[in-house]
Amino acid sequence: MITVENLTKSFPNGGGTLRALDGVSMEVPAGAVCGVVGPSGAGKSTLARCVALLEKPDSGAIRVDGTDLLSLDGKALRAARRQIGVVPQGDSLLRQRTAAGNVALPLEAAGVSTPQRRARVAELLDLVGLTDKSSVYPDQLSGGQRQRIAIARALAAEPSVLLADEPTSALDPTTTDSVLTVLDRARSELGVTVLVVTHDMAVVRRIADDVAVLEQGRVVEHGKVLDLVADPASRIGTTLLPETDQAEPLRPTGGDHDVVAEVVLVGFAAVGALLPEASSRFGVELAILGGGLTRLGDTPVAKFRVGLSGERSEAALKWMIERDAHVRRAPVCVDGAAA
Ligand SMILES: Nc1ncnc2c1ncn2[C@@H]1O[C@H](COP(=O)(O)OP(=O)(O)OP(=O)(O)O)[C@@H](O)[C@H]1O
Repeated sequence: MITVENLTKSFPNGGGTLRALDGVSMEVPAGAVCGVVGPSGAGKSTLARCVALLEKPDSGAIRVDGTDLLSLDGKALRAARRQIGVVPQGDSLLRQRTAAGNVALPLEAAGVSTPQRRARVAELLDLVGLTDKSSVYPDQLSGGQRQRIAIARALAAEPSVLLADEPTSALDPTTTDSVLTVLDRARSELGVTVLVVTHDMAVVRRIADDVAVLEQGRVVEHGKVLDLVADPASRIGTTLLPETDQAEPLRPTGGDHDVVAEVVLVGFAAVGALLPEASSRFGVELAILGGGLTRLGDTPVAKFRVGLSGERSEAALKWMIERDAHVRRAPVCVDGAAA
């Protein structure tokens, strides 16, 4: 588990200072993947570098599995550093070493014996699906393969936390997928807590349990992805959901419909069954006016704009809400028109 409390970090900037982190607090539960997103210059890399102990914050606290990293020095600090695997931004492999040689580096530094080292490198190459590239040099690997080797190297010393800074930048979607599969495997098979800095919402969509949005050195949204998509006020939630369309504002009624609403459904049962069940149970006609389906990690999620027609439309909507559908209605003025 990673806990960051009220972290600040400034850099000299011209004559003055630039606050790269301005009171950042967030938490990543053990074994979760958290995506850190936000515009360029928001402080994402600075946050990751502080957690990786590559940058010293001005104030605040960083705890990994309960240990306060900023209070450590000497041997304890070196031990804490081993708990944190880092996949740096860009190409970071040593070109004169093979794929296996790169993965072995942290094990050599830790003085691990040759037989143990070989066994561990073989396991890691299996984990990232590159056993057949063990003797190949970085120049002969594709960008995605190099990134997977960098992930294997970061995992070599069995860290409890993995930090990856833009691990998929400049990769095509298929290659991105192979890198994300490996990060997901690190969490599911090794139980590693993963913090991924990214511009790419596909990363959040595919592997993030949690997300933190940084803007100008502050956390403006933070939480579980599946909670944020259910919250109409969440900008990141809205970005991750299908668009229900339309320049058209949401109105309480519209066209032939007695009720118009936007409905967010999370999970197999809700996505597959809730709308047809509501329609048949309450004898209402239910028209899909916009929206669609997506998948967040392994969870199907839908957002639809629906029109309900029939006397029991309100009852059908209430029944859906009771079954955890997240429903947004247009505000209604006293005369019944949209506000
Ligand atoms: N070593 C440094 N010296 C001076 N300024 C820095 C340093 N590192 C970062 N900054 C500044 O701090 C701010 C935050 O930078 P940071 O790299 O953390 O943002 P980011 O969100 O990761 O951006 P990007 O997505 O473009 O990588 C930026 O204005 C950047 O120029």
